[in-house]
Amino acid sequence: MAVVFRTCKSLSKNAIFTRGISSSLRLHSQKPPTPPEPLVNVDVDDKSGVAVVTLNRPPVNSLNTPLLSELKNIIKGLEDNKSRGMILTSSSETVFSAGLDLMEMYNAPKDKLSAFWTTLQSTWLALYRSSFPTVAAINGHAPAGGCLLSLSCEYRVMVGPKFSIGLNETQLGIVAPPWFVICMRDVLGHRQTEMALTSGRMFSAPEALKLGLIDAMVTNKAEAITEAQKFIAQFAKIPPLARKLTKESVRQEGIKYMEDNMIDDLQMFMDLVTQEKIQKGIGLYLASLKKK
Ligand SMILES: CCCCC/C=C\C/C=C\CC/C=C/CC(=O)SCCNC(=O)CCNC(=O)[C@H](O)C(C)(C)COP(=O)(O)OP(=O)(O)OC[C@H]1O[C@@H](n2cnc3c(N)ncnc32)[C@H](O)[C@@H]1OP(=O)(O)O
Repeated sequence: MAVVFRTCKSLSKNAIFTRGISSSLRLHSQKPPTPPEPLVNVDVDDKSGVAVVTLNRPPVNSLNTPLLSELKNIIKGLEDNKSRGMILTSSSETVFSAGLDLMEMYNAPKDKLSAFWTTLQSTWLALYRSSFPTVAAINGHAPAGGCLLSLSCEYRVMVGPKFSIGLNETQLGIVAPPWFVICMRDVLGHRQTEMALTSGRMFSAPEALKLGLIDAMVTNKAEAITEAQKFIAQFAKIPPLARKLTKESVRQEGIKYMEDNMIDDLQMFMDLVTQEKIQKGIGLYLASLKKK
């Protein structure tokens, strides 16, 4: 496996000022500080051209603006490099992604809230319409936004039986936007989507497999990656342009919705999430998570 590009910026300073006993400023040279871990890692297999993209924001890969931005840049980089496929997974052993970072939506200034949502929209669109085959190797819990990322891929392999997946927004008192609904309907059909979304139900991996919310269940991450590679290998002989145009055609409802409604969708989000009772609900939910 070769690392093609990293999205972290290395720190250039290799000296710091410290205040001594006499309060004078002295310069001490020291080793360059270790650069921060990237929020998303990408490794491309030289032979197959398939990228493993790993969400890496401990403890639960909650999706904040910087992570989403890195993910979007990576997807764009893969597009530019005519990638043969992408496997999305997590560096955590128990959580694929806890969904949107609730801290981004709680008591946030309007400009930050708006930047967060528009970054989510564009990252989702880049993933959903990507020209290359995409597989989610779901190696942990995948509630809400974690489920959305999985549904936006073409194939889902999940480690089971103990992890769960679903769009649980209604349980939090929030509403899954229309493009979340389209993603689930793409996979489950109208009836099952209505049942799942109105109840905000989370499904265990075996339940998700039975329903068709995931395509395969395996027992560990290595197996999930192998299954994902097998899925992508099927396309080796399919002309990439024909595949890309067909995928766009099948997914045109979601693509068109986002292209035509970005601003209205942002407005709906801002109107809903800034309501006092929604803010109160998010605050209580966050407190309950921290109390666990
Ligand atoms: C028709 C008109 C429609 C209009 C609609 C328009 C707009 C819609 C408006 C809004 C829609 C917004 C959509 C939101 C989708 C989302 O993704 S919301 C996020 C939902 N996520 C969840 O419910 C998951 C919550 N987390 C968990 O269940 C668990 O954490 C876990 C994932 C199962 C993992 O459990 P584990 O025991 O391993 O970890 P902890 O629970 O102890 O968590 C560790 C640490 O992390 C914090 N945390 C967890 N999840 C989040 C999160 N999503 N955001 C921020 N922080 C999170 C947790 O609080 C702990 O913190 P610590 O105690 O400080 O360490």
